[in-house]
Amino acid sequence: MSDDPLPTPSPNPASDRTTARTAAVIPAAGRGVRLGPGAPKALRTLGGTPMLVHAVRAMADSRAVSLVVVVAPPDGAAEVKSLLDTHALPERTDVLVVPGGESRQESVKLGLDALPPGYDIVLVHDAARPLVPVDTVDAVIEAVRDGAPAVVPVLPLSDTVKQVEPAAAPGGPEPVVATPDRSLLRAVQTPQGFDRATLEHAHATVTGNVTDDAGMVEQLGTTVVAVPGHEEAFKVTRPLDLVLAEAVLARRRLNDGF
Ligand SMILES: Nc1ccn([C@@H]2O[C@H](COP(=O)(O)OP(=O)(O)OP(=O)(O)O)[C@@H](O)[C@H]2O)c(=O)n1
Ligand SMILES: C[C@](O)(CO)[C@H](O)COP(=O)(O)O
Repeated sequence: MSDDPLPTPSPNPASDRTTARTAAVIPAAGRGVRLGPGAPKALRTLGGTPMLVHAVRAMADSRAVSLVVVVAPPDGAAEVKSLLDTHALPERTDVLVVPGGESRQESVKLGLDALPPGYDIVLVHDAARPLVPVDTVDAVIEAVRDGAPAVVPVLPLSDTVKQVEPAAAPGGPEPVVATPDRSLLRAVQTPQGFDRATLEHAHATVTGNVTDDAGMVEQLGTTVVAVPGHEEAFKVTRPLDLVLAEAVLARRRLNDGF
């Protein structure tokens, strides 16, 4: 963490948050290196539709979300804007597109900087989690409205987890040093939901590589709470995840009758 030049703000009172407007920031500027060569990950298709469009619709499906800020690949904001213009979204949802940065953290910060006043609850949602169900989005918003300054959707782990030390040589065996109690561990998803002042303060203050936004808020000593996530909110990271995502989407379309 850097020297803190700014006082930690008090989160907006929970009473004000019951009626607060909600915006979603979608970091979509990643390359998708682990997915393999091709277009930037957010622009690759799922059921014929770009992953990013699925993610924007997933946020817009929540009646509470009235603005979505998409953080596009740094040189791709114009392309992303015209892509979104050609896909139907609910009329009640405004969409802004801004160019992203070198890291996820930087991209989220650029999205936050573009947020107009008047949105006091902010969701941050990976474009790479295109299939999050609306009930999960609403549960996160509800928990922020109920007074939590930061909320993460989580799942219990299904594998036993080992803590290791680095291998003596690259690719060599890694000594196991501990087996943490898995009943107290959770895998963290998005959307993560925040009182806006809390999230902006974290992004203005915390430096170093933090892999999620709630982790930055934790570093300020602010309480983060977990609510149940959903197995369909998984992140498309590696090629097998794309296979799973196509299957989930096909099942949904079958269930919806088209
Ligand atoms: N400079 C970056 C890096 C990541 N992201 C976004 O952060 C989310 C989660 O990141 P991840 O799944 O790790 O995506 P990539 O960084 O694209 O993946 P990889 O590490 O495999 O390249 C994605 O929606 C991604 O587009 C971003 O907006 N800006
Ligand atoms: C934010 C996140 O999706 C929560 O699980 C995750 O930390 C992103 O990490 P990545 O390394 O950028 O995939």
